[in-house]
Amino acid sequence: METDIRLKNVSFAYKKQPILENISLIIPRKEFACIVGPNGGGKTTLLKLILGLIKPDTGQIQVLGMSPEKARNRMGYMPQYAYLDMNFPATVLDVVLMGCLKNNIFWFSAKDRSRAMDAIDTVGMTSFAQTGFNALSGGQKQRVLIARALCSRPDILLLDEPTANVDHETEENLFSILKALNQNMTILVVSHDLGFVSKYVKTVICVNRRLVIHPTTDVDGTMIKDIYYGDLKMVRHDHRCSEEGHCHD
Ligand SMILES: Nc1ncnc2c1ncn2[C@@H]1O[C@H](COP(=O)(O)OP(=O)(O)OP(=O)(O)O)[C@@H](O)[C@H]1O
Repeated sequence: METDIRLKNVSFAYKKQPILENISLIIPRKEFACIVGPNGGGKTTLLKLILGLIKPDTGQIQVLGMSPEKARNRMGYMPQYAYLDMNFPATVLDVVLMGCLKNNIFWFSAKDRSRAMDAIDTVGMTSFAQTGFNALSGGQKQRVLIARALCSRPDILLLDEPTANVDHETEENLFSILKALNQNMTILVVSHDLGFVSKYVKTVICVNRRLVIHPTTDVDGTMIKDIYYGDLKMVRHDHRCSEEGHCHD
């Protein structure tokens, strides 16, 4: 089985504050995994390491067989919605085109525009292409942001809380779009709603400074409680993890 993402003994600290410790992880091609864990557990930090936006203090990361920096243009990233500043007049097409930005140069080819329209179509927003982004509902905005991450036709899609602040029906709709996309790409999604996403994802990655992997069949109320409120060492799991496996004491 081809491996898309490989982390080996990765640790990362902000200043001297340890955030992730000795993380080893293998994500195979066409995986659909959900990263869960408590606030501040290190989920976004893990995505940023995979994207090469920050560098590990120790350990190695490979994405598609190369460094995260080199692989970055083959990854699509949807950051946490709450952190996006969209207070400027931009159409849906403008926002999606930003996903095709190369080296921060605001020039788009006909090919970029056609890819952007394809991405907009994939998320079912074609009739809104010329609508102002700010005029959309929360769920429609999230769909457009997924399209933006898809614009560069990535092999790997990383989404940070793509369904935050949307209702259950919209969430279901967004996850069925992701499920269809998973036919052709590897998807890593951070979500708080583990109970809901477990019916869509194949693997659950629990991050709370350390990391444990579970097949979704293991996901139940006790596990959710343990992840969010308990000590990770209490979580029972059948793990599929690094070549060496992992331990948490
Ligand atoms: N740029 C930064 N400088 C210093 N500390 C940071 C920085 N970014 C994040 N942190 C800290 O790192 C820790 C992990 O943050 P991270 O955003 O990875 O957590 P998370 O699991 O994604 O949390 P949430 O569920 O709240 O989004 C937190 O304690 C946070 O305060």
